[in-house]
Amino acid sequence: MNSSPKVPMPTLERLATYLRYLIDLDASHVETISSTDVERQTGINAAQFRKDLSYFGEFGKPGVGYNVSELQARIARILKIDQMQPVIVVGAGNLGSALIGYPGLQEHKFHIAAAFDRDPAKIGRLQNDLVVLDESSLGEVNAKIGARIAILCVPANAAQHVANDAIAAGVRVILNFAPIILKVPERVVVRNVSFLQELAVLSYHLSSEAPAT
Ligand SMILES: NC(=O)c1ccc[n+]([C@@H]2O[C@H](COP(=O)([O-])OP(=O)(O)OC[C@H]3O[C@@H](n4cnc5c(N)ncnc54)[C@H](O)[C@@H]3O)[C@@H](O)[C@H]2O)c1
Repeated sequence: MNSSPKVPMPTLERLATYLRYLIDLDASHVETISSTDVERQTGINAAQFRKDLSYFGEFGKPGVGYNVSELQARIARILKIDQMQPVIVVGAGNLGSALIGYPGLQEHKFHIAAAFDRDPAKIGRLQNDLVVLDESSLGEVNAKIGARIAILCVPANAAQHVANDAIAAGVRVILNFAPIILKVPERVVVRNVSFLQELAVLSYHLSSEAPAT
């Protein structure tokens, strides 16, 4: 990824949380905030917030706080979501279709530029202004789009093959919904999303075996 290699992943995850909060504040015309405000609203410790920002230089003014729109713009730049990012979706089934129709992606500057499937019944179908394309054309299509982000919504047994195609087509980061660990070159970053894993962890907290907190 382009961010400095010494920036820990949890810091990047928290930056995305700060950004969501700042976008809401900006929309409510709040001009300045303190790190204590951030702690109150996000639940992330004020010292942690300052440490997360310190990876990227100087922010805020002592005794004044942080200018909301400036901080929002800087974090968006750090996360490379200050301008529209083209994204490709592979697999236009239940999950892929839901993502294609999800307006929140566009609001966060992720533009689904193309969707692919390999099922002849889906190829050529219109979904939310996008015509689903044949997966075999992914390389050719992405040469024009230049997407570096792919969202994989295919079954586990298709995911590695699809990931290989996407990487060969210039994709550098993959959001993978398939329940499989992908093998990718070191330069490629994969984030796995597993609803079932999240539910299993939550379910553990219901069990009588979980220590009381
Ligand atoms: N639906 C959910 O709520 C959910 C939740 C968590 C994880 N997942 C995972 O996400 C993935 C997608 O789930 P889903 O429910 O959308 O499945 P789905 O069967 O509805 O859709 C999968 C799509 O992938 C397409 N596909 C298969 N092989 C392909 C290939 N080689 N190239 C391009 N497209 C191909 C299929 O034609 C189909 O349209 C699965 O791996 C699933 O385990 C789904």
